[in-house]
Amino acid sequence: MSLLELDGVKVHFPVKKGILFDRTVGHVHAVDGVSLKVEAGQTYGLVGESGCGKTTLGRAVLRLVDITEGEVVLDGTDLAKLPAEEMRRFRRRLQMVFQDPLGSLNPRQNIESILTEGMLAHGVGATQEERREKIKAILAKVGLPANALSRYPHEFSGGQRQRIGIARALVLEPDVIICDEPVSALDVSIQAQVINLLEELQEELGLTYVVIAHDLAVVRHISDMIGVMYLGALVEEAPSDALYAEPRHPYTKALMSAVPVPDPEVEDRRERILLTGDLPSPANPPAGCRFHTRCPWVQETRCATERPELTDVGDGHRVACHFAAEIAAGTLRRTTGEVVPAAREELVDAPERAEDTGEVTVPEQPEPKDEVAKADTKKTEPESGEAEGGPAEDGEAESGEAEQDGPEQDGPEQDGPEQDGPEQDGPEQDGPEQDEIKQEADEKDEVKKEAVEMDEVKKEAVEKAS
Ligand SMILES: Nc1ncnc2c1ncn2[C@@H]1O[C@H](COP(=O)(O)OP(=O)(O)OP(=O)(O)O)[C@@H](O)[C@H]1O
Repeated sequence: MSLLELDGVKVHFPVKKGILFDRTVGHVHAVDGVSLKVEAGQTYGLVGESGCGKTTLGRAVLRLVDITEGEVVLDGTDLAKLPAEEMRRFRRRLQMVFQDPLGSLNPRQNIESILTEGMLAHGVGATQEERREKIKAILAKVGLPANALSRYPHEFSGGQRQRIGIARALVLEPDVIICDEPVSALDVSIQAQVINLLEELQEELGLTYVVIAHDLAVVRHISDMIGVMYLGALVEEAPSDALYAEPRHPYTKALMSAVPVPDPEVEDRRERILLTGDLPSPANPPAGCRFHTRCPWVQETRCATERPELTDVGDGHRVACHFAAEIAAGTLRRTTGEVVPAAREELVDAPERAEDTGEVTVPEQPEPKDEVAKADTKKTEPESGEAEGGPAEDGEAESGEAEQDGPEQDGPEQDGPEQDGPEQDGPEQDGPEQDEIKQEADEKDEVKKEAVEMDEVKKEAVEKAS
């Protein structure tokens, strides 16, 4: 028998309406018939998109929410039917590590007080001294100094606070720890440390974990068995490696297709299955297969009318899909959804990036135009073509546009960052056309000067006459 067994667990939250009479007008089917087994000393990873019921299922195991239907059997005892008082005693054996380490620690209590609270409630440790020694030993195990005892949660970093959360669970010597998104609130650099710590503690203390996460990489790393949830139910369950090697349910396939692969060759071939539509409301879940409204392989028969059972397809791999075998064999065509190369976004971005790297010589164009405008002269040939930013300006371009548009312009000399430098505005770039423009401008200046001088001469003459 497994250490923890869930059988047909349902958690339906009533939807109430009205102020005086509080009528129940419906139910949110947050968890809708989950059966799974967690073996002692192993880790069960629970994944699925936000709102699929992962947290509610974890809380149901601890009886932090009422279980509508089903059994939660810990070591042979059905917790779902235990009277509240007895359940309190069992709760020591089931602990939870929460996603938000700061929010789950009382800011007004120091660490010793936080860790002692649970020990007192469950009668762990005969004296304060004994409890303090135990806490110190656990703090050392989770990598915190003994002087942490007198400090407060805000004095610690996010990763350290999560270690305190883990210590709080450990001091009660639980059999099973439910870790609800244990690293998703932490910096990426800290996440691996906390995951490694959980693994070390499991090895040392023989702990059993249920790890709830939306991050497939986190779950894969730490889990022996993985369950994929969709809209309150498991759609697939398999040993970690098998699930990642060959996902069988269309939803799992779509989830996995979104995960980048470190091997560049595989990554180049990777295709992304894009699901259409949002997660349906758990207050009004679709009939038949819950996933059929978004399934790329949805069929006219069965999918919309018949709810598929989680069925063993061999080696402990269970799938809830009427057509899993046909999909795996490749005999069933996709009917909806879109499959795109994972690199498509990059392809779409390519022209922009080409400009950024200077392959398209856009940035160089406005500057000569401005000069032309300032010089107030008629626009010359380069304005209409790429020649403006290219070697056509280097004085040899008078032989014609054909040369200006030639392959030389696309050569590596033009693509380098040198083109963006101030050298381009220097006199070396001025071709004969530019010289003509300058000459004309100079001539105009001369004319203006002469006109001003003439005005002054005239003024003097008028003054003398008067
Ligand atoms: N106390 C409650 N009353 C009514 N509905 C609830 C309650 N708690 C959760 N729900 C609903 O149950 C569904 C499942 O919620 P749950 O938090 O378990 O999902 P989740 O997969 O853990 O998502 P997340 O990763 O965002 O926490 C959601 O639609 C949620 O709105």
